Amino acid sequence: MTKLTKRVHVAVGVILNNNKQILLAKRHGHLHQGGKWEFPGGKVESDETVTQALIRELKEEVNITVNSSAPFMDISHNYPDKHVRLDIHLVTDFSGEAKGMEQQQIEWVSLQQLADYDFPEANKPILNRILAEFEI
Ligand SMILES: Nc1nc2c([nH]c(=O)n2[C@H]2C[C@H](O)[C@@H](COP(=O)(O)OP(=O)(O)OP(=O)(O)O)O2)c(=O)[nH]1
Ligand SMILES: [Mg+2]
Repeated sequence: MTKLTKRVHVAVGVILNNNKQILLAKRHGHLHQGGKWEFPGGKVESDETVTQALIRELKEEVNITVNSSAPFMDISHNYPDKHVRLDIHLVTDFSGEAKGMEQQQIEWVSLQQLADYDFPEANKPILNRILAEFEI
């Protein structure tokens, strides 16, 4: 019997504030990659663009209103149980105070501290790129 692996297209925001901190959220334990820290975001629905999904998800998850965003990285990663395409966007122009709208833990983390957090495997290249791009 053939088993079709679940595939998801995810809009992901690397939200950078004026203090050079990045917003992280902790995934709830019962979710895929639960307990790990992530950049906020979620699945792109069939009727929306990646930008629309990014705006919707960041508002829903962390109360951030995106004013503009720029493509940062596009990563496809195969977990044993799920294939993800992470469409990562850099968000420096936003408003609103970050809040964990789904009772998840959130933190503004300095570039120096970023490497101390436990991220999903797919995030390794994102981390490297952030550290290279914003030099620390
Ligand atoms: N938002 C986000 N998702 C990530 C990151 N890294 C990473 O591997 N992912 C994966 C975890 C999930 O499989 C998927 C995100 O989709 P989601 O937030 O809508 O996932 P979910 O767990 O609610 O999924 P589901 O059960 O509803 O299918 O992408 C990241 O940095 N941010
Ligand atoms: Mg999500």
